[in-house]
Amino acid sequence: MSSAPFERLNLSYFVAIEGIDGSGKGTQTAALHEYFQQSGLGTSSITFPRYGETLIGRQIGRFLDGQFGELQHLHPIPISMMYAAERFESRELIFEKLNGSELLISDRYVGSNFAHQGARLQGTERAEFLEWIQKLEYEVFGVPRPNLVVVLDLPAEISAERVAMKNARHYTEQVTDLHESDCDYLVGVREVYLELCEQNEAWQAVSCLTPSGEARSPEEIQNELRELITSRMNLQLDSKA
Ligand SMILES: Nc1ncnc2c1ncn2[C@@H]1O[C@H](COP(=O)(O)OP(=O)(O)O)[C@@H](O)[C@H]1O
Ligand SMILES: Cc1cn([C@H]2C[C@H](O)[C@@H](COP(=O)(O)OP(=O)(O)O)O2)c(=O)[nH]c1=O
Repeated sequence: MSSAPFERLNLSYFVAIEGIDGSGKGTQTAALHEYFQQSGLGTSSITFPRYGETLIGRQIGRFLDGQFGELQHLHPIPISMMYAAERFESRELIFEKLNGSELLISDRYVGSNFAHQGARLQGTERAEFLEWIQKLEYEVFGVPRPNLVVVLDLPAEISAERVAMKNARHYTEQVTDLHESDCDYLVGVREVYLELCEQNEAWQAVSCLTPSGEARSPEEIQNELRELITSRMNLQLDSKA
């Protein structure tokens, strides 16, 4: 029974791809979408923030461009509310995609608020923040919970090199945005992501490095992600794609 204006009608599977900036989320999401679609599974994807596509996304772009001030002067609560409100603005679209496909892959989702904003608080304040943001997003704003959250795990120093290789972003003319330019902060974000993977069964870390510290190729990581999602969904795919 549900009186919610949006609900999940079928048993679509919802995967969120998380990780610090430059960890490969965009690359892997696009490849997963193509692979599962070609394997015959109705697949959709979405990316957060949606920047120019939403009213709130434009303000997120201004925040990341530094137009609202330095990161240390901005408390994570109002910042996280901007991101949460953007997902609320996108709720109809998220449900449309979930109901219209068998698999939805989101490049960043609520987990980005947990890790990127939670990393700026410590101890009890962080624990209370994590509890608050999950209530705000899943209960008050009513966005759906993912079935699986995959964290692409990469040390912050390597991610900084990869961010520098990214194409120019339309919301900032700077090479790095407000979050990306602070390496110590990204070290903390990575730690929160890894803690969340240890604490939650639905969260799974996938290392972007080999055990000896070499970079794994995008294809190797892609194969691990395909296997992970296929086994979690209990799928028997004809894997010619
Ligand atoms: N496994 C990998 N090894 C080396 N470079 C990679 C790998 N995965 C992605 N990249 C490159 O790193 C940069 C950031 O990747 P991207 O997918 O945009 O990350 P994100 O979406 O997490 O910010 C891009 O230039 C991409 O081509
Ligand atoms: C979606 C989301 C992102 N973020 C942060 C993570 C990133 O540092 C930043 C922007 O996302 P990002 O994926 O880095 O955008 P782009 O690849 O175009 O630079 O916003 C949050 O703090 N909370 C959220 O809910």
